[in-house]
Amino acid sequence: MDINIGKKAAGERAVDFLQPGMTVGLGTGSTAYYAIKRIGGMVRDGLVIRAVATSEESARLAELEQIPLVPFDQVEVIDIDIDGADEVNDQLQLIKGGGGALLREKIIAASSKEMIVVVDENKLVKTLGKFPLPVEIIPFAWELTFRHLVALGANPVTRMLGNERFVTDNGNYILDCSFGQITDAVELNTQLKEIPGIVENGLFLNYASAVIVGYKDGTIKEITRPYPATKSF
Ligand SMILES: O=C(CO)[C@H](O)[C@H](O)COP(=O)(O)O
Repeated sequence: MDINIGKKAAGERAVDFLQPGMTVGLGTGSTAYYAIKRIGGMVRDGLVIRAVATSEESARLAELEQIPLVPFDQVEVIDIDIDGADEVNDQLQLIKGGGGALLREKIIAASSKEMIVVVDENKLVKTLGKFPLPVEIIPFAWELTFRHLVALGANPVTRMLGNERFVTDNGNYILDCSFGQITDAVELNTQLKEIPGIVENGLFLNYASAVIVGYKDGTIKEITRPYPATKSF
C-alpha cells in the first residue's frame, strides 16, 4: 500500500487516546488501517485492550496484528471507536461507507462513548454531498427501493465490484446516491429512514466526538465537538 502521510499521521495519533483495559472499536478503511497497525504494535508490546471490528476486513487485520477481538455478548460499552470518513463538515457531520462498512460502523459508533474520526485533509468539506452517499439496501425487491431513491432525487448508482454487484458483510447491496449539496442532512436522514428496504445510510450526524485531520506534511489538527454527541448513556 502507498503510504498516505496525512492518513498515517491521523490514524496513528488517535491511538494516543487509548488506555489499558479499554474496549476499542476498530474502523474500516485506509486511515483506520494505520490506527489498527499501531494498536497491534502496542498490544504486542504489552498494552491490554480488547476490540470489536467494524468489518470482516478489519477483523482479519486485527487478528493478524494479534489484537484480541471480543464477542459482542461480552461488550457492555465501547470506550473509543476509531474510524475514517469520506467527508467531514465543520459541524462534525460525516459521510461514511466508501468501503461499504457503514452499517457495522454505525452500530459500533452508536455504542461507543467516543468516536474519534481520522481523515486526511482532503475529506474536509464545507457542505456534505460531493462524495456520493452510500445507502445499504436489502436485496429483496431492491429495484423498488431503487425507485424510491430515484423519486427522492438520489440519482442512485448500484455499487459494483468488477462485473458483480458489491455485497456488504451483511449480504446487502450498496447504492451510491448523489443528492448534490446536502444542505439539510438531518432532513435527508429522516427521509431515508422512511424508505423500507434501506437498512442504513452513510450520514453520521451526531456521532463524532473529535476529528483528527492529517496533512500531507505529517502535521495534524484536532477538532473537538463543541457540544457532546447525543448518546443513550
Ligand atoms: O466509511 C468507511 C468504510 O465504510 C471508511 O471509513 C471511509 O470510506 C474512509 O476510508 P479511507 O480512510 O480509506 O479514506
